[in-house]
Amino acid sequence: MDTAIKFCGLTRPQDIDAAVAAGARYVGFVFFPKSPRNVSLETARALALRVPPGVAKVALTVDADDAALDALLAAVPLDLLQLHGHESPARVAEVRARHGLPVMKAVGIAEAADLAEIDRYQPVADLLLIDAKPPRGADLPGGNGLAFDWRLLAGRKYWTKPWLLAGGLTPANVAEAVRLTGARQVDVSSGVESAPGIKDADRMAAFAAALGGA
Ligand SMILES: O=C(O)c1ccccc1NCC(=O)[C@H](O)[C@H](O)COP(=O)(O)O
Repeated sequence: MDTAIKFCGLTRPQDIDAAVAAGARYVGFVFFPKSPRNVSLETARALALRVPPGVAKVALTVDADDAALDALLAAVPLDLLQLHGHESPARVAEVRARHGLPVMKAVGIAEAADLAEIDRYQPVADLLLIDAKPPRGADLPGGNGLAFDWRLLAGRKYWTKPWLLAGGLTPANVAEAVRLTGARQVDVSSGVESAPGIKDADRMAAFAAALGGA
């Protein structure tokens, strides 16, 4: 079975084209002002309209309130909301019910004890993004190019919700990450960039090729 790819933090039309050419299943737009990948609603709308059917358009937000989500959904055609902050399970359920889109909750992993977070969110999220926990004091809650110990996920086949592996993935390591974790879906941002916020089409193609894709 093919490994599905989410390219996150796309900022330019050519990034969409490169993601689609590489066989992306998802493309992600970051709405977090401190991020080098942050996009305005206007830019995100233009990018989203360029995405062909069959590729899911994901909005990544961090502890966004309902007013911000209302504005986002009014402006940008989207398929999925990714919650990448400290949203509680109750807030995930609320966002899902109020805004009518499937929700992916990011969970940060640094050690075995963190895996319990996955169990907390499974009942309420449609998908889970299992990412590296950001270092203490980091400016960004994700997109830091850091991997966690993938062996923590080895043999864990009991999760009931679809999940994506994220954190420090690159063309050079993604095949090994998939082998160790059994991930069927992966998410990458900085590992396919030439500079923060600037995606590199060759690296995106190499990432897909490393998984046996386009
Ligand atoms: O990418 C960002 O700038 C970002 C900002 C704020 C919250 C989350 C962010 N990224 C989350 C993602 O979905 C990344 O793709 C994921 O953390 C993996 O990033 P990387 O290790 O750079 O591949």
